[in-house]
Amino acid sequence: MSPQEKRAKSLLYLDNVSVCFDGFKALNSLSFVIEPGELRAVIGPNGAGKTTMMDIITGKTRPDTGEVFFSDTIDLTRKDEADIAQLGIGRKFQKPTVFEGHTVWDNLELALNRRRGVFSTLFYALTGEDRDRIEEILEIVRLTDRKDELAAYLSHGQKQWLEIGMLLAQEPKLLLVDEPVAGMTDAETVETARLLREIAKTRAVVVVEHDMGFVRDLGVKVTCLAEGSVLAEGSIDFVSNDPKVIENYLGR
Ligand SMILES: Nc1ncnc2c1ncn2[C@@H]1O[C@H](COP(=O)(O)OP(=O)(O)OP(=O)(O)O)[C@@H](O)[C@H]1O
Repeated sequence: MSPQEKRAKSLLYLDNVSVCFDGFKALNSLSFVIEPGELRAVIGPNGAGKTTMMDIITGKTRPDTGEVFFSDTIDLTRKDEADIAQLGIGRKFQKPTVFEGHTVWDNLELALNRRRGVFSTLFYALTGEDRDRIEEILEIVRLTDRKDELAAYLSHGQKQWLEIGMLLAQEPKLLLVDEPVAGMTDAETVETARLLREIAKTRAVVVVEHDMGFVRDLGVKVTCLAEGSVLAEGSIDFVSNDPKVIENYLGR
Protein backbone atom coordinates (compact mmCIF):
# COMPACT_ATOMS: atom_id res chain seq x y z
CA MET A 1 0.00 0.00 0.00
CA SER A 2 1.34 3.45 -0.86
CA PRO A 3 1.70 6.06 1.93
CA GLN A 4 -1.22 7.99 0.33
CA GLU A 5 -3.47 4.93 0.42
CA LYS A 6 -2.44 4.16 4.00
CA ARG A 7 -3.25 7.71 5.06
CA ALA A 8 -6.58 7.73 3.23
CA LYS A 9 -7.70 4.63 5.16
CA SER A 10 -6.45 5.84 8.55
CA LEU A 11 -8.03 7.73 11.40
CA LEU A 12 -4.64 8.78 12.74
CA TYR A 13 -1.50 8.88 10.64
CA LEU A 14 1.97 9.71 11.94
CA ASP A 15 4.86 9.39 9.53
CA ASN A 16 8.52 10.06 10.03
CA VAL A 17 7.87 12.16 13.15
CA SER A 18 10.90 13.42 15.05
CA VAL A 19 11.18 15.65 18.11
CA CYS A 20 14.34 16.80 19.78
CA PHE A 21 14.58 18.16 23.35
CA ASP A 22 17.94 19.85 23.99
CA GLY A 23 19.70 17.60 21.50
CA PHE A 24 17.94 14.44 22.76
CA LYS A 25 15.73 12.70 20.19
CA ALA A 26 12.54 11.84 22.10
CA LEU A 27 10.91 10.71 18.84
CA ASN A 28 13.03 9.48 15.98
CA SER A 29 11.32 8.97 12.58
CA LEU A 30 8.25 7.51 14.26
CA SER A 31 5.50 6.07 12.09
CA PHE A 32 2.24 5.05 13.72
CA VAL A 33 -1.11 4.46 12.02
CA ILE A 34 -4.51 3.84 13.62
CA GLU A 35 -7.50 2.71 11.59
CA PRO A 36 -11.02 3.95 12.39
CA GLY A 37 -12.45 1.91 15.27
CA GLU A 38 -9.14 0.26 16.12
CA LEU A 39 -8.01 -0.58 19.66
CA ARG A 40 -4.21 -0.50 19.96
CA ALA A 41 -1.87 -1.10 22.87
CA VAL A 42 1.43 0.78 23.10
CA ILE A 43 4.24 -0.54 25.29
CA GLY A 44 7.90 0.29 25.74
CA PRO A 45 10.52 1.15 28.33
CA ASN A 46 10.63 4.42 30.29
CA GLY A 47 11.74 7.24 28.05
CA ALA A 48 10.72 5.39 24.86
CA GLY A 49 8.65 8.36 23.71
CA LYS A 50 5.14 7.11 24.50
CA THR A 51 4.07 10.29 26.31
CA THR A 52 5.78 12.46 23.72
CA MET A 53 3.82 10.69 20.98
CA MET A 54 0.56 11.43 22.82
CA ASP A 55 1.71 15.05 23.25
CA ILE A 56 2.28 15.32 19.49
CA ILE A 57 -1.16 13.90 18.69
CA THR A 58 -2.92 16.27 21.10
CA GLY A 59 -0.97 19.34 19.99
CA LYS A 60 0.88 19.85 23.27
CA THR A 61 4.22 19.34 21.52
CA ARG A 62 5.10 20.22 17.93
CA PRO A 63 7.17 17.81 15.86
CA ASP A 64 10.42 19.11 14.35
CA THR A 65 9.71 17.05 11.23
CA GLY A 66 7.12 14.57 10.00
CA GLU A 67 3.43 14.30 9.20
CA VAL A 68 0.54 14.02 11.66
CA PHE A 69 -2.90 13.67 10.07
CA PHE A 70 -6.35 12.95 11.49
CA SER A 71 -9.11 11.52 9.25
CA ASP A 72 -6.75 11.63 6.27
CA THR A 73 -6.89 15.37 5.57
CA ILE A 74 -6.63 17.24 8.88
CA ASP A 75 -3.06 18.31 9.59
CA LEU A 76 -2.77 18.19 13.38
CA THR A 77 0.55 20.02 13.38
CA ARG A 78 -1.38 23.15 12.39
CA LYS A 79 -3.97 22.87 15.17
CA ASP A 80 -3.80 23.87 18.81
CA GLU A 81 -4.81 21.70 21.76
CA ALA A 82 -8.34 23.10 21.98
CA ASP A 83 -8.97 22.59 18.25
CA ILE A 84 -7.72 19.02 18.46
CA ALA A 85 -10.00 18.22 21.40
CA GLN A 86 -12.87 19.74 19.42
CA LEU A 87 -12.03 17.54 16.43
CA GLY A 88 -12.74 14.51 18.61
CA ILE A 89 -9.45 13.44 20.18
CA GLY A 90 -9.85 12.83 23.92
CA ARG A 91 -7.01 12.13 26.31
CA LYS A 92 -7.04 10.41 29.66
CA PHE A 93 -3.95 11.16 31.73
CA GLN A 94 -2.59 8.68 34.22
CA LYS A 95 -4.03 10.28 37.35
CA PRO A 96 -7.80 10.49 37.69
CA THR A 97 -9.13 14.05 37.79
CA VAL A 98 -12.79 13.81 38.68
CA PHE A 99 -14.78 16.34 40.70
CA GLU A 100 -14.67 14.58 44.06
CA GLY A 101 -17.28 16.82 45.66
CA HIS A 102 -19.88 15.98 43.00
CA THR A 103 -21.80 12.77 42.46
CA VAL A 104 -20.89 10.32 39.74
CA TRP A 105 -23.97 11.40 37.77
CA ASP A 106 -23.12 15.10 38.08
CA ASN A 107 -19.57 14.47 36.89
CA LEU A 108 -20.97 12.93 33.72
CA GLU A 109 -23.53 15.71 33.36
CA LEU A 110 -20.79 18.32 33.64
CA ALA A 111 -18.78 16.53 30.97
CA LEU A 112 -21.79 16.42 28.67
CA ASN A 113 -22.39 20.14 29.16
CA ARG A 114 -18.72 20.91 28.64
CA ARG A 115 -19.05 19.48 25.14
CA ARG A 116 -21.72 22.08 24.50
CA GLY A 117 -19.61 24.83 25.99
CA VAL A 118 -21.86 25.20 29.05
CA PHE A 119 -19.13 25.40 31.67
CA SER A 120 -20.79 27.10 34.56
CA THR A 121 -24.27 25.63 34.93
CA LEU A 122 -24.47 22.23 36.49
CA PHE A 123 -28.22 22.01 36.13
CA TYR A 124 -28.48 23.08 32.53
CA ALA A 125 -31.70 21.39 31.42
CA LEU A 126 -30.94 17.87 30.30
CA THR A 127 -33.00 16.39 27.51
CA GLY A 128 -34.33 12.85 27.71
CA GLU A 129 -31.70 11.90 25.20
CA ASP A 130 -28.96 13.30 27.46
CA ARG A 131 -30.27 11.23 30.37
CA ASP A 132 -30.28 8.12 28.22
CA ARG A 133 -26.71 8.80 27.16
CA ILE A 134 -25.59 9.28 30.77
CA GLU A 135 -27.32 6.00 31.76
CA GLU A 136 -25.60 4.29 28.85
CA ILE A 137 -22.19 5.62 29.87
CA LEU A 138 -22.82 4.58 33.50
CA GLU A 139 -23.38 1.03 32.24
CA ILE A 140 -20.24 1.07 30.11
CA VAL A 141 -18.05 2.32 32.97
CA ARG A 142 -19.65 -0.05 35.52
CA LEU A 143 -20.95 2.73 37.77
CA THR A 144 -24.73 2.50 37.46
CA ASP A 145 -25.17 1.46 41.09
CA ARG A 146 -22.82 4.23 42.32
CA LYS A 147 -24.36 7.07 40.31
CA ASP A 148 -25.72 9.06 43.28
CA GLU A 149 -22.59 8.77 45.39
CA LEU A 150 -19.89 11.41 45.63
CA ALA A 151 -16.97 10.65 43.36
CA ALA A 152 -14.72 10.98 46.41
CA TYR A 153 -16.08 7.66 47.73
CA LEU A 154 -15.15 5.66 44.63
CA SER A 155 -12.13 3.37 44.59
CA HIS A 156 -9.10 4.49 42.58
CA GLY A 157 -10.10 2.15 39.74
CA GLN A 158 -13.68 3.43 39.71
CA LYS A 159 -12.41 7.02 39.54
CA GLN A 160 -10.41 6.03 36.45
CA TRP A 161 -13.55 4.55 34.92
CA LEU A 162 -15.56 7.65 35.77
CA GLU A 163 -13.01 9.82 34.04
CA ILE A 164 -13.14 7.55 30.99
CA GLY A 165 -16.93 8.00 31.12
CA MET A 166 -16.49 11.79 31.22
CA LEU A 167 -14.39 11.59 28.09
CA LEU A 168 -17.02 9.40 26.43
CA ALA A 169 -19.62 12.06 27.16
CA GLN A 170 -17.66 14.26 24.79
CA GLU A 171 -18.02 11.61 22.05
CA PRO A 172 -14.41 11.42 20.89
CA LYS A 173 -13.55 9.63 17.66
CA LEU A 174 -10.19 8.72 19.15
CA LEU A 175 -9.49 8.16 22.83
CA LEU A 176 -5.92 8.15 24.15
CA VAL A 177 -5.52 6.45 27.51
CA ASP A 178 -2.31 6.63 29.53
CA GLU A 179 -1.56 3.76 31.95
CA PRO A 180 -5.16 3.19 33.05
CA VAL A 181 -4.55 0.15 35.26
CA ALA A 182 -1.62 1.46 37.33
CA GLY A 183 -2.73 1.14 40.97
CA MET A 184 -5.85 -0.87 40.16
CA THR A 185 -6.77 -4.16 41.84
CA ASP A 186 -6.47 -7.32 39.74
CA ALA A 187 -10.24 -7.52 39.35
CA GLU A 188 -10.44 -3.87 38.24
CA THR A 189 -7.62 -4.47 35.76
CA VAL A 190 -9.47 -7.38 34.16
CA GLU A 191 -12.66 -5.32 34.04
CA THR A 192 -10.80 -2.38 32.45
CA ALA A 193 -9.68 -4.56 29.53
CA ARG A 194 -13.32 -5.54 28.95
CA LEU A 195 -14.50 -1.97 29.28
CA LEU A 196 -11.97 -0.64 26.75
CA ARG A 197 -12.85 -3.38 24.29
CA GLU A 198 -16.48 -2.35 24.61
CA ILE A 199 -15.64 1.33 24.06
CA ALA A 200 -13.59 0.46 20.99
CA LYS A 201 -16.70 -0.91 19.30
CA THR A 202 -17.77 2.67 18.62
CA ARG A 203 -14.48 4.59 18.40
CA ALA A 204 -10.72 4.13 18.17
CA VAL A 205 -8.71 3.76 21.38
CA VAL A 206 -4.95 3.89 21.97
CA VAL A 207 -3.82 2.58 25.37
CA VAL A 208 -0.32 3.05 26.75
CA GLU A 209 0.34 0.47 29.45
CA HIS A 210 3.19 -1.36 31.17
CA ASP A 211 1.04 -4.17 32.60
CA MET A 212 1.67 -7.03 30.17
CA GLY A 213 -1.09 -9.22 31.61
CA PHE A 214 -3.55 -6.46 30.85
CA VAL A 215 -2.13 -5.92 27.34
CA ARG A 216 -2.49 -9.65 26.69
CA ASP A 217 -6.10 -9.47 27.93
CA LEU A 218 -6.87 -6.67 25.47
CA GLY A 219 -6.02 -9.12 22.71
CA VAL A 220 -5.21 -6.47 20.09
CA LYS A 221 -2.29 -5.31 17.95
CA VAL A 222 0.61 -4.06 20.05
CA THR A 223 3.20 -1.41 19.21
CA CYS A 224 6.44 -1.48 21.18
CA LEU A 225 8.33 1.81 21.13
CA ALA A 226 11.97 2.26 22.10
CA GLU A 227 14.24 5.26 21.70
CA GLY A 228 11.55 7.18 19.90
CA SER A 229 10.64 4.72 17.16
CA VAL A 230 8.75 1.50 16.60
CA LEU A 231 10.75 -1.50 17.73
CA ALA A 232 8.11 -4.10 16.89
CA GLU A 233 4.44 -4.19 15.97
CA GLY A 234 1.97 -7.06 15.76
CA SER A 235 0.16 -9.55 17.98
CA ILE A 236 1.21 -9.77 21.63
CA ASP A 237 2.90 -13.12 20.97
CA PHE A 238 4.78 -11.77 17.97
CA VAL A 239 5.93 -8.66 19.86
CA SER A 240 6.78 -10.36 23.15
CA ASN A 241 8.90 -13.00 21.37
CA ASP A 242 10.87 -10.41 19.41
CA PRO A 243 14.50 -10.54 20.64
CA LYS A 244 14.78 -6.72 20.38
CA VAL A 245 11.69 -6.28 22.57
CA ILE A 246 13.02 -8.79 25.11
CA GLU A 247 16.39 -7.05 25.20
CA ASN A 248 15.06 -3.47 25.38
CA TYR A 249 11.97 -3.92 27.47
CA LEU A 250 10.65 -7.24 28.72
CA GLY A 251 13.98 -8.65 29.82
CA ARG A 252 14.91 -5.61 31.91
N1 LIG B 1 9.54 18.71 27.57
C1 LIG B 1 10.65 17.95 27.58
N2 LIG B 1 11.87 18.52 27.70
C2 LIG B 1 12.99 17.77 27.71
N3 LIG B 1 12.98 16.42 27.62
C3 LIG B 1 11.80 15.80 27.52
C4 LIG B 1 10.56 16.53 27.52
N4 LIG B 1 9.55 15.63 27.41
C5 LIG B 1 10.13 14.40 27.37
N5 LIG B 1 11.47 14.51 27.43
C6 LIG B 1 12.42 13.37 27.37
O1 LIG B 1 12.11 12.62 26.22
C7 LIG B 1 12.26 11.22 26.48
C8 LIG B 1 10.97 10.49 26.14
O2 LIG B 1 10.04 10.72 27.19
P1 LIG B 1 8.55 10.17 27.24
O3 LIG B 1 7.97 10.76 28.47
O4 LIG B 1 7.87 10.43 25.97
O5 LIG B 1 8.77 8.61 27.45
P2 LIG B 1 7.70 7.51 27.89
O6 LIG B 1 7.86 6.40 26.93
O7 LIG B 1 6.38 8.13 28.03
O8 LIG B 1 8.23 7.05 29.31
P3 LIG B 1 7.41 6.58 30.63
O9 LIG B 1 7.06 5.14 30.42
O10 LIG B 1 8.42 6.77 31.70
O11 LIG B 1 6.23 7.48 30.78
C9 LIG B 1 12.64 11.10 27.94
O12 LIG B 1 14.03 10.86 28.02
C10 LIG B 1 12.28 12.43 28.53
O13 LIG B 1 13.14 12.77 29.59
